[in-house]
Amino acid sequence: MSFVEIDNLHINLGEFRLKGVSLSLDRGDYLTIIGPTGAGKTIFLESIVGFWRPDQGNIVLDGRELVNELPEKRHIGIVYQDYALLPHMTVYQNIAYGLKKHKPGNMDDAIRKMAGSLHIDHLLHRKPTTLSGGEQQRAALARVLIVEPALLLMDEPFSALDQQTRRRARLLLKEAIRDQTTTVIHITHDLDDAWALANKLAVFKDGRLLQLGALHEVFNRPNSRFVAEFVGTGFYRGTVVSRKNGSVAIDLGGTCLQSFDQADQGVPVDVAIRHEDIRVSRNKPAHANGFNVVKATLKNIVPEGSSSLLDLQADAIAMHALIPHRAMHRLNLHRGDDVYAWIRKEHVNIVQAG
Ligand SMILES: Nc1ncnc2c1ncn2[C@@H]1O[C@H](COP(=O)(O)OP(=O)(O)OP(=O)(O)O)[C@@H](O)[C@H]1O
Repeated sequence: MSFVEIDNLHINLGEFRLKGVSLSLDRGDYLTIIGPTGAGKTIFLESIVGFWRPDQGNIVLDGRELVNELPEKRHIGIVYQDYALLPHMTVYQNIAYGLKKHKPGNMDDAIRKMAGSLHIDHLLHRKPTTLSGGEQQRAALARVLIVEPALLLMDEPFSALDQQTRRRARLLLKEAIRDQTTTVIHITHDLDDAWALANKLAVFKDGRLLQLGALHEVFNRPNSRFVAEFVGTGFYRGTVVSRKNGSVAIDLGGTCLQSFDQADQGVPVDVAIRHEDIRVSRNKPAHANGFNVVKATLKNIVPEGSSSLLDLQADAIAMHALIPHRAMHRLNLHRGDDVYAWIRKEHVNIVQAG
């Protein structure tokens, strides 16, 4: 049995329902949950803590059934976006507050060690209202981590922090949980949280879990167009037209791509390609072994962080390529240019056949 087993969880809140969510996690797994607003991510997390009683289904943690257990007996820590520190207590007292209930005795060493690992040891005498957002979030993390929860739940813990503070908070969190083999479920709207912290990713929509898998699996092989669009992966419908030498040729509306994945000739398939796995050049390459090379027109350029998203039209299909600004600058691309898109055969993933 897995460390966390959630089976067919149903919760009916009238206007919103969680519909048969099942998942299992191993000890030490770090799961990030993503999904559009109102998908039920928070309700799901709160049902594990014990705020909502399921109408149906089971939650088992380390072999213990939780559904009938009081929230305070579940040994689960939760960290929110708004920190939830006790304002009349110092940081030290806030951290001690959680620990007192779990491990009475000499707590001072443990508090100072945890504060040190999250770089808030110089703030222990301060009240939460005098701290920056990043400092408050680290204090909130310390308060929860110090009791070494069997399961750590986090609901958008970094969303109020600026990019740089967020990066630092991620690193410190990673460091702080390394020794504890903490199992984590972390809701986020920032895919960088998933890349930096998680080994697993789940996508929720309308009260349902659409996909759960290893991080690279969900990004590279989304199981639906919705998941693909949510994680920034291209999703194309095609038909297998031939098979030879261990690869298949797939016709995507006039554009033919080869893949090392297998499917029968004549079968309709969905194909997933990560936007960053499409390279772009101005000239047709002389040697393109192992690559699919597709002639396309550049329809639009959308700057996105440190990259640009290129809308490419190749015959009947619209593709997206994510190109770092450095490469964009070198290529000197403009809307309307004719370009070549290169895609390695191993980056053409058949995700569904039939
Ligand atoms: N107590 C409640 N009674 C009825 N409906 C509720 C209750 N609490 C939340 N909801 C509804 O349940 C739905 C799911 O809410 P939830 O907070 O889980 O979404 P979410 O996926 O976490 O969204 P976000 O990304 O915006 O935080 C929403 O439509 C919300 O309005």
